[in-house]
Amino acid sequence: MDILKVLSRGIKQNPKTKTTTQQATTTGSAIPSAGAIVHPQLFHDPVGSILPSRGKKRKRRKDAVASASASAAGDNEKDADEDLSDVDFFAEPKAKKPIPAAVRATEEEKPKKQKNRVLDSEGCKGILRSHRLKFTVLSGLPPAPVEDEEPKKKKKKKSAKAKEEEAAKKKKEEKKMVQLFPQPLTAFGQLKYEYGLNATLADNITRQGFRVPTEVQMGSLPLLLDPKIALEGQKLELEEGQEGGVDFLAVAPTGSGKTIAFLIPAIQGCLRRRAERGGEENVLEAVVVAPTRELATQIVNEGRKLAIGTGVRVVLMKRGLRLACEEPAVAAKADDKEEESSDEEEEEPEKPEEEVEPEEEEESSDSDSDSEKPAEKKKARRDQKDKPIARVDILVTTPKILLNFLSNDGTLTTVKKTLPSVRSLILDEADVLLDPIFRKQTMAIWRACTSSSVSLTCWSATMASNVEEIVVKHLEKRARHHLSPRPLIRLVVGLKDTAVPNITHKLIYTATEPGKLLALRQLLHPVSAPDSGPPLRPPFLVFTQTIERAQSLHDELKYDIPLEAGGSARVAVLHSALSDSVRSKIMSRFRAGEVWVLITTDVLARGVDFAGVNGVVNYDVPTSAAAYIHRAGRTGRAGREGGVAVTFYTKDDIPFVKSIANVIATSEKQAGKPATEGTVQKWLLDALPTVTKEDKRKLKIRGVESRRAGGKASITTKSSWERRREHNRAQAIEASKRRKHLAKVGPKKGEEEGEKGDKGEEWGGLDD
Ligand SMILES: Nc1ncnc2c1ncn2[C@@H]1O[C@H](COP(=O)(O)OP(=O)(O)OP(=O)(O)O)[C@@H](O)[C@H]1O
Repeated sequence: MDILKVLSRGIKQNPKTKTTTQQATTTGSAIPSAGAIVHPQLFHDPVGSILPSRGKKRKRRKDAVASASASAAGDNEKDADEDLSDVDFFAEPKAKKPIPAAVRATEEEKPKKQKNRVLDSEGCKGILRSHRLKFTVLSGLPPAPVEDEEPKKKKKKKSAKAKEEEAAKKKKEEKKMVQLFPQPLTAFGQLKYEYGLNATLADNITRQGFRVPTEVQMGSLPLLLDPKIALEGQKLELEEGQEGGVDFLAVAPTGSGKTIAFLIPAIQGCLRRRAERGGEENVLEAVVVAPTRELATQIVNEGRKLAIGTGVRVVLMKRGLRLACEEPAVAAKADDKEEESSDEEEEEPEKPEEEVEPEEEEESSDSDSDSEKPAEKKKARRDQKDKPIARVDILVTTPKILLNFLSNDGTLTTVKKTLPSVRSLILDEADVLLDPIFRKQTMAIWRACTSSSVSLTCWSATMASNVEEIVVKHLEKRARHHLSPRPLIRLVVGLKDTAVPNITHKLIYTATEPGKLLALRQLLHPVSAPDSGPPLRPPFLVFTQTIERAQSLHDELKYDIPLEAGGSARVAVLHSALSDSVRSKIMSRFRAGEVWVLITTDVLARGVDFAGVNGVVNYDVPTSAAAYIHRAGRTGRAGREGGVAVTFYTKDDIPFVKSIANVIATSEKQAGKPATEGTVQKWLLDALPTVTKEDKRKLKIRGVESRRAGGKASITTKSSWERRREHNRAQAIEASKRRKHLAKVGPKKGEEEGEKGDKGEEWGGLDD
């Protein structure tokens, strides 16, 4: 197993070697660490119709055999899969025999510079449906006629029936929402010839080995690069001079390539406006916000690979970095006040203990900002003013560190500087950035982007409807202050919110916590003898609920791997209480394949891409369905097959397992697995208790209560009886020492008999 090679993301494929699919299938090792991308697209359903040719309508034929996916990107993908090393994306088509219109319509690459070849609406529908892409306009359409006020009054007294009615109404409204069928991107080659993508950027995409666009790229790239072309013939008319086109919200499975889907338009936007300005200077055009430092660093690396040779600088926000900004934010003050006050009305954030981390401080851990004296702080600020402005086009940041810069005083409440040059704000893992944990910080950054033409794009594998509502509300508010509103378009790939379809899911019940540790050891066993086969091959990630549990699980497992196989160096732990430098070292070791088992918390649950991770173990049950989706999605990246997600649950977890079991059932349904063969049988689903909304909320914030403190907070194989015995023994030793000490020196002044007696009573004696 060559895990050393496959863990890093974006490995450049040697064009001379035939690896990938062939290797994986011939060795029978279709697992992520085998390096194979069988197919980066998750869905390619037959739609039962031959696609019509571009620009020409054709009647649907019921008996048509060709599936849209096969005819769209599929044929070319098949070729690519058969012999990736020989693919020449810019070559003339080899086939001499006439190519069916359906295939022609979606051919991978053509050297002819044929601009604006648009598919007719049936053609678009066919491809979009076969890839399960659904576009809906969430806002920005002409306002619908206002209904009478009565329903508002009724809202106050909400009975269960009223709630049901409201939900049904919402569903109805959703159905009524305007659906769009924009032009899909069926091959990366189209970007250059049809959407005017910068040639160097286009080459960088090819050079990275991306051959077939994933679904989310297929749907989003045309719309974000040139909405006019993408929306040709659609119900949505973009107003003249509406720079930035559309606001966009994408919900697509984990590992489906959302990062390059937002980076390509961001880089292209920088290049386009640079050309318009006629200068070479770097102007801060785009800000990408991500919830954790690990994810932000990864986005920077991806961005830099795409921007090679373009002159676009993708930079990670650091403490002390000076950005081009406006200060004081006179113009933004009025807006700030109004919007801030409305943010305050929103629910006060409660912090989950070790959810997606509410974030880091500075680059090096040797300076402690809290301990800095005011004079030193002033000096640091003066020094910063003297620093030159950083040359940045695309800034990637976590919310807090950018807000530290914008608020100037470390309070993170008032934005004192603005970023007027920013034209694109990108929220990666938008649902968590707009969750109460980060909401105020994210909103403050959004307010700091004062340009009237700033576009917002939100990306995640999960997006609750309340998050969409927040986006809609704030976009409408901004539109009141600025120019004409832009439409907000939502793209959903697959089923909204619910699935990780391309991996195997396992739910394992153990009655007790020590039983769980034993079960994990059984999974780990193949680590010490990598060829002993299933069930789980390294490398894999193990998720726990809290930092304390991650740490103690690490203590338990670190000597499980024999010295000859690398010993304790093969097991590592990563959580937000570690310094940035330690965290990044562990990340590098894991990517390099030196670490086989990485024990962590939800800090690595989102966004982080380790291409060759074979499995995910939810040692502690995830605290929500969304958390499950993101954790499980660390394996099976880019359509890789053979990934496994194992979830342990104990008695304490039973009340919360249903939402996870539902995700598993939906994932398997999407993957086409018959219900009878599913991981979660219907009787189990029916038997599991349904969790109330309030309990779900509590669980999301606090996790399973019993694991937060006391015996179950730490992880050990010892039974509770053994632990109690150990505890008592320790107490007995301490009490004996105390007695000896007292016998020597006598009672301390003021130490009363009663007190001693009380202390003595704490010790319950040995149980045996
Ligand atoms: N068109 C493509 N073909 C093959 N691989 C791709 C393609 N696009 C992206 N990838 C690869 O897929 C992997 C996952 O991409 P990415 O991290 O962007 O996923 P994501 O959708 O952001 O996932 P998550 O929701 O977990 O954040 C990366 O290793 C990336 O290089």
